[in-house]
Amino acid sequence: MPTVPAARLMDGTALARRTVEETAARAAEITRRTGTAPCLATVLVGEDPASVTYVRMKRARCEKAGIRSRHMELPAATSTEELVATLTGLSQDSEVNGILLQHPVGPHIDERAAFEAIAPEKDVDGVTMTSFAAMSFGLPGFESCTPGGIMRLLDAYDVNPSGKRAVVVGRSAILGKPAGMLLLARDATVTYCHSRTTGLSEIVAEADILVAAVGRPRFIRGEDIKPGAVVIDAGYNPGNVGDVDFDTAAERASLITPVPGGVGPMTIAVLLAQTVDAAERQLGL
Ligand SMILES: NC(=O)C1=CN([C@@H]2O[C@H](COP(=O)(O)OP(=O)(O)OC[C@H]3O[C@@H](n4cnc5c(N)ncnc54)[C@H](OP(=O)(O)O)[C@@H]3O)[C@@H](O)[C@H]2O)C=CC1
Ligand SMILES: Nc1nc(=O)c2c([nH]1)NC[C@@H]1CN(c3ccc(C(=O)N[C@@H](CCC(=O)O)C(=O)O)cc3)C=[N+]21
Repeated sequence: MPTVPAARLMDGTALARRTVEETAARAAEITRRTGTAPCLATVLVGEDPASVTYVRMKRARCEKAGIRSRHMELPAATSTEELVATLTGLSQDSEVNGILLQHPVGPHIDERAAFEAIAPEKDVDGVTMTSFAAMSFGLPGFESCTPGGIMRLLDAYDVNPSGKRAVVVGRSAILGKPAGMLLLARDATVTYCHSRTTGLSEIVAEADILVAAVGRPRFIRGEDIKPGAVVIDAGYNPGNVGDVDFDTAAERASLITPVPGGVGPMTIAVLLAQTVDAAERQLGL
């Protein structure tokens, strides 16, 4: 038996490094011209350990790129009104260029109302309805960071979505749904799957481009993947395990993202790039 050629890896760590280097150069130029570095406000509600870690990673990456971060920690018991007031204040604060509200906030908070309190010109995480509409219509605006990172990975590996069958498993507001809209804006034929989908395996088997955004470790198996497909694993589960069963999927895919080292680093790279975009626009540079 000849050995099946293994899929080529889509190296998110390397692409993110290049993206962050470009961003850092732009941030340095802003600092040189205005005397002040771009600033990202990060807002964390409660003490969920995973969220604490993600926000710490994002702030550390900002610092390395020459972007200031202003961190606000609110108690888990914060009300929707208090969170909205905090975000409205940051939206009006001329020292703040971008705002990140770490998802998820507690179940007693109206997360949509909180996201909508972020001024669209500071929505560098791409979570507002305004940003979603821009993504859906293929208009300029801030992209949801993980979907934006996925599109940059596809571009870097010369995967043109036009005319391809794209299947997105997951439809969350910050990941699955905008990922499908960005693929549609680039002329893919998009199918969404979710927890009520029947016949998932048959749908996954049609995908030329598969985006897994489910939140279940190794949920997508290699046997369901069309030979030659491009497999994007956006999952990030405890133990650094993706939503795709990497070893079996890599036997079939032509290109595949590893976890870690695929989509995750790109998410943060897009956040930083969009923070500098926001600062440039606000300063008229
Ligand atoms: N790398 C990164 O930067 C990021 C990674 N992630 C990771 O991506 C994954 C998804 O995150 P997120 O979108 O926030 O998660 P959510 O829990 O918000 O959404 C999960 C989605 O998967 C769907 N789903 C659940 N079970 C099934 C099933 N059995 N079959 C098909 N679909 C199913 C749900 O369907 P329904 O809508 O019907 O409930 C829902 O749309 C997680 O592993 C998360 O850690 C998330 C954000 C950023
Ligand atoms: N409003 C909001 N926006 C988000 O973008 C957002 C969020 N809420 N809530 C939680 C998820 C999770 N998330 C990750 C970011 C980077 C990595 C990442 O860089 N992972 C590295 C590994 C890092 C490590 O573990 O050391 C990798 O995959 O290689 C993972 C996950 C963003 N999220």
